[in-house]
Amino acid sequence: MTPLLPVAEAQSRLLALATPLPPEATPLARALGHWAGQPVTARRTQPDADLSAMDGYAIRFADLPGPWTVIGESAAGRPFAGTASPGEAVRIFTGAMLPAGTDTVLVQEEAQREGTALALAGEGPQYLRRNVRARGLDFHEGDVLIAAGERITPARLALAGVAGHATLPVARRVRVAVAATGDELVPPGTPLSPGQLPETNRLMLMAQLADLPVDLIDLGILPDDMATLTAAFAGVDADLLVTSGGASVGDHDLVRPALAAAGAALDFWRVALRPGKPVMAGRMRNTVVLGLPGNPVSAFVTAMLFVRPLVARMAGAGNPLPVPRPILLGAPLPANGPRADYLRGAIVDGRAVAPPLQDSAMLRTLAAADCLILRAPGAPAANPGDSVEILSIA
Ligand SMILES: Nc1nc2c(c(=O)[nH]1)N[C@H]1C(S)=C(S)[C@@H](COP(=O)(O)OP(=O)(O)OC[C@H]3O[C@@H](n4cnc5c(N)ncnc54)[C@H](O)[C@@H]3O)O[C@H]1N2
Ligand code: MOO
Repeated sequence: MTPLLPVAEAQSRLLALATPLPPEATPLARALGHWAGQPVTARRTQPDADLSAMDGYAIRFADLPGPWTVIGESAAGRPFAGTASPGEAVRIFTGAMLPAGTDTVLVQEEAQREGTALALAGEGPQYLRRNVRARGLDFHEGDVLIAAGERITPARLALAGVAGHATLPVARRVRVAVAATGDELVPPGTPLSPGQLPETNRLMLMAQLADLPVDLIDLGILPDDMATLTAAFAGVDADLLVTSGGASVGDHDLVRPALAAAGAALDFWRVALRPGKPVMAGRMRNTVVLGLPGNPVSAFVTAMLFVRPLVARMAGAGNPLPVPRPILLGAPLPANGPRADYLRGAIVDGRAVAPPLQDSAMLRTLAAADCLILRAPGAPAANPGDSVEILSIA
């Protein structure tokens, strides 16, 4: 049997199987959560003129402490057409263009106005260009605002819009086919015969992908039968096929041979990981295939470590792997064995704590967890106050 692959090596081999989908011009409103496939460059300068940051009066700083004569108004979208001379002020509103001849804004709370007569009624602006947003304060035309491989967030959508874009270069949604395998599995809520079990991995996996740009293809629950599995896998039309169950070494663990019979070439099987050891990955023509273990916690962890990063890479992510963060331990941990361990942990008073019972079939423990606590292969016993790394569970 092949030796177990280290997690990081399995992840890099998996990502190497993916061909990122080509970017397509996609309307801004549909680009959220996708990744930029090309750099996004500003088509305009923002702001494109000096603007007022406050409601008040545009003045010349040199004219302080006034008084002034108000000669007109500049509102957002309706600039003042003239030029202010010494001693003149222009009524101005937030976001309006600073009139020619003015350089500073006096806020209206510090001004007193009678008809066209304006006087200082407070401290007034303390320096030249006070309350002015300079042309180009945010960015200049030609600046790269979003790098290729960066995620499109709500703020980046707005940034692209203000930079003059109506579309963003992002990949289409990744088509992900999902299948559960196992003769014992029936849909949740079905009355159970002895030995049957509600099927939950597809549901959980699809929910784990819900924030990613995917189109899900539900292949349902497949029986542990070579011919059925092979036909189902061979007929898949998707960028990625994810299976759960049947990944191990038992007589009814048929996913590996069925994938091979359907034309898939496996790249790896079995990773030095707990839970999730029997995970497998390969390619079947244009489809990357990922076989997750059936134990629900193993399926969850391998979805975090393999499925999500793979989808993100296909969608153009520059850094698709989850990034652990350091935290202090709140309770001791035993020495780890030869597989990287991802313990289900809670964060209590800002510190990570793992319950001692960590069976990979226990959904209740998983559901109560805030994080996975990473334990490197062979890590020695750890004590409260030691630093460990965690991955947050959303
Ligand atoms: N002799 C060995 N036995 C096992 C090994 C091994 O190395 N040698 N590995 C163990 C490890 S580690 C894991 S993980 C499991 C996973 O194996 P499979 O992928 O073949 O999983 P199944 O046998 O199909 O199922 C395991 C367990 O999970 C339940 N299950 C499966 N699918 C679902 C689903 N969609 N929803 C809910 N529950 C599901 C299934 O009923 C089983 O109880 O193998 C160990 N064995
Ligand atoms: O790797 Mo298995 O996932 O320990 O249960």
